[in-house]
Amino acid sequence: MVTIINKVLCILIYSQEEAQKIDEELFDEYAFSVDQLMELAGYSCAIAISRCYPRDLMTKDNGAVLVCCGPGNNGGDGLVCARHLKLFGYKPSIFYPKQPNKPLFNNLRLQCERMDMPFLSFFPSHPELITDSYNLVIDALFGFSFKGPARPESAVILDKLKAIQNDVPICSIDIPSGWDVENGDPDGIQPELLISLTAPKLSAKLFKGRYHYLGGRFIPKTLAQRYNLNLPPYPGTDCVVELKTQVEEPKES
Ligand SMILES: NC(=O)C1=CN([C@@H]2O[C@H](COP(=O)(O)OP(=O)(O)OC[C@H]3O[C@@H](n4cnc5c(N)ncnc54)[C@H](O)[C@@H]3O)[C@@H](O)[C@H]2O)[C@H](O)CC1
Ligand SMILES: [K+]
Repeated sequence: MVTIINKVLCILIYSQEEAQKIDEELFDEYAFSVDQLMELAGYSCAIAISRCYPRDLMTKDNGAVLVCCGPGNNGGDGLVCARHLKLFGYKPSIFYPKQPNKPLFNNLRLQCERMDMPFLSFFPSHPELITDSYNLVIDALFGFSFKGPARPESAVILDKLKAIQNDVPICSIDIPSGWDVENGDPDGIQPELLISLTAPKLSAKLFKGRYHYLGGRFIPKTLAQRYNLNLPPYPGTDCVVELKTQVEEPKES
């Protein structure tokens, strides 16, 4: 385990296995359903994005943003986030190449379709098609269950994101996609905003972007205590908190 110093307190950050265990416990012991937590996770991402990239300051095409969604729950967070961004006045388009045929994901997709969000059939072929059209790219391709290396069809998309990241900010949900959950990837995508959900994962110590937020304010106190999740206080009723991070090297324990 490693600590992140958040000015006033240390936040423990977690291995892939620990993150998955907390996730399982939320479902099995605390009786949450995936869609409940996904709604809160995706909503908190939309809030963090609107804080960092206010709609009113966006210059391209009525607040156009591209949301890239993967096949797992990270992709589901992306669809929820897109829906809330739309309600906040942004103009999301969605790239969702691998859609699981499950009621949860079918419903999330349908909600977005009914709210007039276009789904792209192909990832834009030229970088300019992204940089000219979108103010922001939201990366909801992979989260804490990713095991590298990326399979070829995903590697192509990640390479395309890397090609535009200096021209359009990337915002990653939970983990920069393609990064090893614990060891990161110095050659991988480098988002400008990272929204860690529940608690930062080990690779967050390698995040060099501009903004790091914690979201997903749904952890019961007893669970936080059992895992020693020394979560920072969320201000008031906010569902996100910005982490001003300095990172400490792993300690022997
Ligand atoms: N407790 C919480 O914090 C919550 C977090 N949520 C979000 O859920 C993801 C984790 O979701 P999960 O479904 O377990 O997995 P992923 O989305 O990370 O991806 C699985 C998906 O990816 C494919 N895959 C894995 N490795 C590769 C690879 N090398 N190449 C290509 N494809 C790969 C795999 O086959 C699966 O299809 C967490 O990060 C949060 O964002 C929940 O929303 C709620 C609670
Ligand atoms: K991601």
